[in-house]
Amino acid sequence: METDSVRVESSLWIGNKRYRAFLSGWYFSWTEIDERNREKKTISVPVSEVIGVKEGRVEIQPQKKVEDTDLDFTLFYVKRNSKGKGIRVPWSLGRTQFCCPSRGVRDQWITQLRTALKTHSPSRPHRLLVFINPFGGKKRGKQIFHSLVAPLFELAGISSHVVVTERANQARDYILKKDLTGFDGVICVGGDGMFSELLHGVIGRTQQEAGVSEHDPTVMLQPCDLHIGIIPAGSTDCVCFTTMGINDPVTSTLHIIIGDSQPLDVCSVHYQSTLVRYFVSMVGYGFYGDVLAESERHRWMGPLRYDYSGCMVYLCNRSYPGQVQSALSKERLFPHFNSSSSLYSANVSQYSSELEGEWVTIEGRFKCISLTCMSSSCPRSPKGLSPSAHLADGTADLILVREANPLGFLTYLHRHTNTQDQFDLPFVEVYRVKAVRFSLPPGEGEEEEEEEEEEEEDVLEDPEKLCCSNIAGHSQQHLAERKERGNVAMSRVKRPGFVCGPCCTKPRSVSVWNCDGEILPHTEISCRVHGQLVRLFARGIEDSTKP
Ligand SMILES: CCCCCCCCCCCCC/C=C/[C@@H](O)[C@H](CO)NC(=O)CCCCCCCCCCCCCCC
Ligand SMILES: Nc1ncnc2c1ncn2[C@@H]1O[C@H](COP(=O)(O)OP(=O)(O)OP(=O)(O)O)[C@@H](O)[C@H]1O
Ligand SMILES: [Ca+2]
Repeated sequence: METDSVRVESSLWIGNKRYRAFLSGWYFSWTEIDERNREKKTISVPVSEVIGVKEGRVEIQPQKKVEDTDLDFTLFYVKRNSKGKGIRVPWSLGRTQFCCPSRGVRDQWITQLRTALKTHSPSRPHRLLVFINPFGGKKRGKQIFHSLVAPLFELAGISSHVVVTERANQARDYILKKDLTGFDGVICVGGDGMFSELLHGVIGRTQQEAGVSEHDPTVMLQPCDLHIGIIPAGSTDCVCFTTMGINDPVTSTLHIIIGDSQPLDVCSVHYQSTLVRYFVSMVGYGFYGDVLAESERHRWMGPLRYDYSGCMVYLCNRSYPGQVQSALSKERLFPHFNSSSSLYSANVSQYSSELEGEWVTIEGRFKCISLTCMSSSCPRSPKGLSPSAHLADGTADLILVREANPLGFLTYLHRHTNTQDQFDLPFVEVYRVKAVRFSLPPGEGEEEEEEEEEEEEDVLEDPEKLCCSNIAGHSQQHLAERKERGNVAMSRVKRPGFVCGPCCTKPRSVSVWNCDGEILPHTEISCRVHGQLVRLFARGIEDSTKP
């Protein structure tokens, strides 16, 4: 075996074929040598993508098997597969067993490869805190972790502390309150709701430690160092799909092991001067709010609840009045600025020193209003709500879908699932923004609504006052459900959040906000993008043309 400070080289065997193996700089490569000493195909693995080097002949899939021989070592690394269900190639665990001419050469290879790994991959995590939601998606979180993720962590020498959650918000509270010394990252095994718990925990903890008030809508939040990883096991897995291009537990695990780091924009939502929530994917009013409110009543359907509720809400064909004010970042995506529109300048001083671009007000009736910090793609919509939105550019895309006929709106929805441009429709406008404020028309304002609270109590006692009371058999059941919900985020939502399905005959003038899959308790909200506030164990979407 030849070694100098930059290159290690020797002959090795894989099965009965001879190879010339090199470790040089960032790559470990092996080239087949035929009987006439001619070089044939070379395989190269970047050291940064090596998962582990083990003595002997080792297998970990489908079951762990170790044959401890003197001359062999097994290399595990990232392998790009040829096809998968996402918009990029999935990763799997590659494995090659090398046979050396002597035990000394074998031990040298193992030492050199492990040293290279330490030198060239300094940002890999060593200890992780893992939260599993046993009830997310198809309820396979625990199985996914133990069968697919844990064996890879063990192979890579990562130790993990696992918490299987017993209640909602347990993961968030754990991160906010417990000692996190020694952890290099937090991982969720679940869907977007579980990710959101980790997001709130990590941001909240970082601001507590930095003494920053999260409620101040003008404050510069402290960027978070603790990385978040997502093992997809939910219904939509939108954050995972958008940041990885696929929702595949093994691909996610391999990105975590090699310590990839992807910064992510986060948007804060405020009601007056109180922080309501953060989101990374979408806050949506109108259609997406109504779909979520309806789907909460059908949780038992699992992931299918969104399709069922989507159809129901589509059939209701609602639109809502509202006023959107926004600080634009000089970029209107569609249609372009020179076309006619109902924009007028508004004099808004708040944030204006920090946010360049003018504040404008847009009024109208909308089928839906969505604000998305990232493209928000998911298996249902592989290019997402706003295909060109960036993960970490400090802006969000504001999509306004004005009142349209049912066929027009169906065309808009359907274009999320194909290659046609969903923005190239006369009732759709898109702006790239840094902050947004939403208000209801005069007379519908939230403060006025608060004054009506007593009146609302009366309505709960008197079914005749409900919009669906004219339909026999519905009102009592709906009333009971509303009362039962108690004080979940829904309690403040009352009129708007209560979607009765297509049985409703009266149009309602207020919808609810869907904030990364949670219903917000307020309607008149303001949102602000915080560029690159958190970091994920991810690397954006890899070019699938270069497997
Ligand atoms: C004709 C086919 C139309 C298909 C239209 C597909 C549009 C899909 C757009 C997906 C946008 C995903 C946005 C991401 C949101 C996540 O942060 C959030 C948290 O997980 N998920 C949801 O709120 C969950 C919300 C999920 C919303 C799903 C909406 C499904 C609509 C189905 C409408 C069918 C109408 C058919 C009429 C006959
Ligand atoms: N042990 C638990 N019991 C009840 N709820 C839980 C528990 N652990 C977590 N949760 C909550 O369950 C909600 C949904 O979970 P999760 O996001 O994992 O799955 P999902 O809703 O199926 O997927 P998606 O969010 O992708 O649609 C989260 O908001 C989370 O707060
Ligand atoms: Ca962005």
